[in-house]
Amino acid sequence: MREIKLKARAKINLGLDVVRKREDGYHEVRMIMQMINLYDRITLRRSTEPGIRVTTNLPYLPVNEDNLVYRAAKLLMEEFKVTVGAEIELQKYIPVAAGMAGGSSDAAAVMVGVNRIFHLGLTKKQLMERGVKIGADVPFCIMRGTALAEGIGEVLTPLPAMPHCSLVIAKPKIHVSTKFVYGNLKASELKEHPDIDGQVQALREGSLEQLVAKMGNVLETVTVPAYPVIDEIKRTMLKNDAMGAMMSGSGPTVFGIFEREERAQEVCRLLKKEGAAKQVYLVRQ
Ligand SMILES: C[C@@](CO)(OP(=O)(O)O)[C@H](O)COP(=O)(O)OP(=O)(O)OC[C@H]1O[C@@H](n2ccc(N)nc2=O)[C@H](O)[C@@H]1O
Ligand SMILES: Nc1ncnc2c1ncn2[C@@H]1O[C@H](COP(=O)(O)OP(=O)(O)O)[C@@H](O)[C@H]1O
Repeated sequence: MREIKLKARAKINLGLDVVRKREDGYHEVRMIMQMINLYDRITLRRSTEPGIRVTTNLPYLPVNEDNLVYRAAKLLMEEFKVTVGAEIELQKYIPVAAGMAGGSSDAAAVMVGVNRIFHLGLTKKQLMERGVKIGADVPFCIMRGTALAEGIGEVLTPLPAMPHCSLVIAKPKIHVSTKFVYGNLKASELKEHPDIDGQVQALREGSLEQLVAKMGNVLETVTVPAYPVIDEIKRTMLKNDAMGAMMSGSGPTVFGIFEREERAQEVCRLLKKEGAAKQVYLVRQ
């Protein structure tokens, strides 16, 4: 096999709580992670010329070691002393710096691909153990599906998928750095915490109503005051029949959950017309 085509899917956080700040600066979290059907496309090729070469359709993304796909390939190729080369063609569709784990998912897909194309023989669990060195969300992106994520995001318990619904994904014209958001979070002063255990139960019972009723993201306390446009998008969704609307991860992407696809389509049209969101997608779950 000389070439593999991979899909790297985005995630949303249906619930995100921070338990405490650790000594090393990282935060202990409890999150409900849901992979969604919005993806980047990656083509991975073996090449006789040694080294890693990255190309991408987004001119502002790095193609050197600063790109997570480069780091993912390097991590495995160095450990297993792969002497031939790898070419990585990355087509981005997932909004960048958006709270949707785009870079982490690209890295996860490349790890899976490198393992296959160079016959490294690593299990999923072994890939996940290595993935956390690239980013806290990478193990989940290797596992995929739906999960409770604890620790710094790498301790995963698989859960049933969220019940069928339509999702509107809306990313405003701003980029938000995860480091900035965690860096400005006052973890010990949080007044409200989302009911993550309640969401786990709702998923196990297959109740979309209960899942939505218990949604909450403590990182909104940092990102929303800094970027009021997030609240604007949430309000537009809620005024137009969204069962719930929340920021994903560190933001600024907002997702809205709709029972009826026609309403979700109308909200997409409205958000595009109003201009608050730059990238708007309708995703069926
Ligand atoms: C907030 C979340 C929610 O899923 O996602 P995004 O908004 O980035 O998509 C994650 O916790 C983000 O995970 P990820 O983006 O992989 O984080 P990393 O690259 O490992 O870390 C980026 C920076 O975020 C902070 N960080 C990250 C994870 C964590 N549990 N505690 C932290 O404090 C650290 O300051 C770190 O330097
Ligand atoms: N493959 C990649 N896709 C997107 N961003 C990347 C990638 N590799 C490195 N980056 C850098 O990582 C930053 C965060 O990207 P991203 O993973 O999209 O954010 P988030 O974790 O909020 O979902 C970007 O600003 C970008 O410069």
